[in-house]
Amino acid sequence: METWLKAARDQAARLGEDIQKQAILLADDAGQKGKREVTFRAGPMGFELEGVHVAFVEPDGQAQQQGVCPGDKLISIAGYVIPENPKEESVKRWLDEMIRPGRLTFMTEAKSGASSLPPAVAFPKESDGGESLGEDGWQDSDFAVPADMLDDASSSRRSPDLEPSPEARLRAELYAAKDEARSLERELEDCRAECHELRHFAAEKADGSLAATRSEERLLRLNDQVALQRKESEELRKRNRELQAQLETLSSTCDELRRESAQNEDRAMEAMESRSQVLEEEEKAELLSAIANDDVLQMLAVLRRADGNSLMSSVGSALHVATMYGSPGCTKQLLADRATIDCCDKDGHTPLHYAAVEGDAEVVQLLIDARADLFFPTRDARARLMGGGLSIDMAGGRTALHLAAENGNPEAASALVGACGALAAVLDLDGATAWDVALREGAKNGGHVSKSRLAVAELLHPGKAPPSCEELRALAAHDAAQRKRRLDDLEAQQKQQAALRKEMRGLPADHGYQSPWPQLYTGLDLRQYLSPPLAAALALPTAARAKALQALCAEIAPEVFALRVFPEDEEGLTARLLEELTAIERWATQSAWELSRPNSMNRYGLVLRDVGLDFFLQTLQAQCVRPLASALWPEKYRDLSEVHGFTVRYKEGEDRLLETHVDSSELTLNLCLGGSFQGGGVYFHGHHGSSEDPMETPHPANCTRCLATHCHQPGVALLHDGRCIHGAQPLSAGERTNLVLWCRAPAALNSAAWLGWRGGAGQCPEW
Ligand SMILES: O=C(O)CCC(=O)C(=O)O
Ligand SMILES: [Fe+2]
Repeated sequence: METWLKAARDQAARLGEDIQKQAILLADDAGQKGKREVTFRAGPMGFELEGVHVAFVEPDGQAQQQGVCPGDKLISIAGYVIPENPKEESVKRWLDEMIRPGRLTFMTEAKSGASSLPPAVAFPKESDGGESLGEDGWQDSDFAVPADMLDDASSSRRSPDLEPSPEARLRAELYAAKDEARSLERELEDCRAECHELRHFAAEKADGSLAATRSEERLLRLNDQVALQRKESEELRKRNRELQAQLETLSSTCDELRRESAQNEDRAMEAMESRSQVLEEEEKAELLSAIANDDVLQMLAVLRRADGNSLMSSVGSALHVATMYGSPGCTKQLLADRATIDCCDKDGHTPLHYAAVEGDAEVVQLLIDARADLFFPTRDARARLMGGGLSIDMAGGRTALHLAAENGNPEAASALVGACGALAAVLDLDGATAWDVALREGAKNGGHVSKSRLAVAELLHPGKAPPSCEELRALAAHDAAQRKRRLDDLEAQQKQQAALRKEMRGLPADHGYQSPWPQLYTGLDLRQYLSPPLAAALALPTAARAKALQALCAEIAPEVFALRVFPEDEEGLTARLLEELTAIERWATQSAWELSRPNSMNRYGLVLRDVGLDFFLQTLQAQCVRPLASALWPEKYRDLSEVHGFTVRYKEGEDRLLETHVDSSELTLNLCLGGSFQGGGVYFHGHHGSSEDPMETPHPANCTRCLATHCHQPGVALLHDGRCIHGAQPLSAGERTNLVLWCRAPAALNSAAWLGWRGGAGQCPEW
């Protein structure tokens, strides 16, 4: 069978070759009879088919250039005959698949029909399915025969007596297989492309999901890290808080230690100062006692240990003391030791002046012999006693002779005129000679001129009759009035100069002082520090305000009120103000900045204006004192614009008490700033009107005149009429600082006139 098949195949192959040759010959022959072969290069062919007929020829396309015309019939593609009625897509596909350059065979329609020749080979017919297949699996129409073998192509393409040759069959089989292979290849290609796309897509997906997984993992890791860091930062924060708390404790301990050390330093300084003061005081007392007893050896012993002049600086030199005590032995020794003869003490007195006052003729003579200046004049001076309440004016321009006459010392006067007779004619600043002074001074207190003064007068002008006592008194009063005018002018001038000097000097802040609380000097809203009930009452409209303020004040004695102004608060205004004052005082000591004393009675504390606290002072006066004054005394104080603000401090070693007095004010606000203390209450006797109250000094422990005593508390103030008689009891322990505002109308009476007006002696501090 195989041999048969092989033989059949071989025969078929030979037959096929023959047919092919024959077909080519026939085709060539047919070409000359209306067939046309056109070769197409790559690119558009330039025609469109409808079925197998050319429907449209593109102008200038390949087809037109080669003479293809609409209506031409395509009969073969690359030498393969197109079967009858092929599917249009198949023809198109065959055309597409033709390898270029490729040959197409067209038949001009006019020449088509019977004359058309079959091409050398035929395409297999496009099959619609298997139903029309013949026995051998091929349809008859699958095969074409060369056209010249047919009489009429339209009648049948297949000659009835021509069986499809085995060669044609094989060829057809081959082409069918090729065709299928091609379509399979295309499918494969499509599959491959799809596969590629899918793979790509899958890769992308995989990449995406990998990236997503990685991001997720990273996210988780980051979350873990964040949680860890959060935990760590929470711990750090906690630790930080702990450290902060520790730091705060440490810094407050530090502050306390610093405060303590500053206090200790202050205390140590004070102790040293007071120790050296004690030593000085002891030496001074020893020197004074030696000179008073005219104990020359003892005096020399002390002077060998210490500088006598500096010891005696408060009273003058050692020679001043020796002449004051009338000690000839010591005077002689000091003169022999070349003591300065004409030196002045703080009041402008020389040793000769004192000798003349004391009247020791021997001492006066020693000084005359030592060539003391006999013409050295005194100067106008005002001595203030009793806290400034009492003043004594002393005439300037007086020589030692005037002083000997004034004090009725005939021996001293005799020694002086004996030394220089011209002294008798010298006039003092009142225009009085020593003779005038001897008589007028003697008469001025209402009594008779003493014998000793008369003796001096007689010595100076023998036989000259003195004027009557009344005349002398009038002359003395005239002298005193002149002197007072001179001294008032001098005092006013000195005050003015002192104020100017202060102004020119500037404030501590101009000299490097840095306040811990600068707003205190510039822009403090006082209301936010006031005790809430007071702040609320002050905020009310005028009519309601007076009542509310009255309700907050306790009248502890007539015209003496107590009220809480600031809360008792460690961070509050009073405590901070106290801190500020301490800082200023410390700075002043370190910078040798002179702080003036608050008034002529209190020695410790400071004047607010001097340190730049004017603003605070005015605010307190305007926002607190004025509304309170008009609520408590609606008619009394119309003008309180002149204000003296100062602080006073009491403690052991400084001022411990304040003697009974009236203030140099019409209205006083006395606010306790703080400190820790015992005792030191303020007592009130009653109003200035009672002239029977002698302002007994010292204030008796069991005083029957006291109407009330106020115990100070930080933040609580007293508001009282300045002319109420009052004083501060001794502090028994600790330290107390108060802020005092003296308010009065401008040019109100000065303190002496104050006292004069209440008709008696007593104390009144000056400012
Ligand atoms: O509180 C003080 O120490 C001074 C009392 C006083 O003199 C006053 O209130 O005017
Ligand atoms: Fe007072």
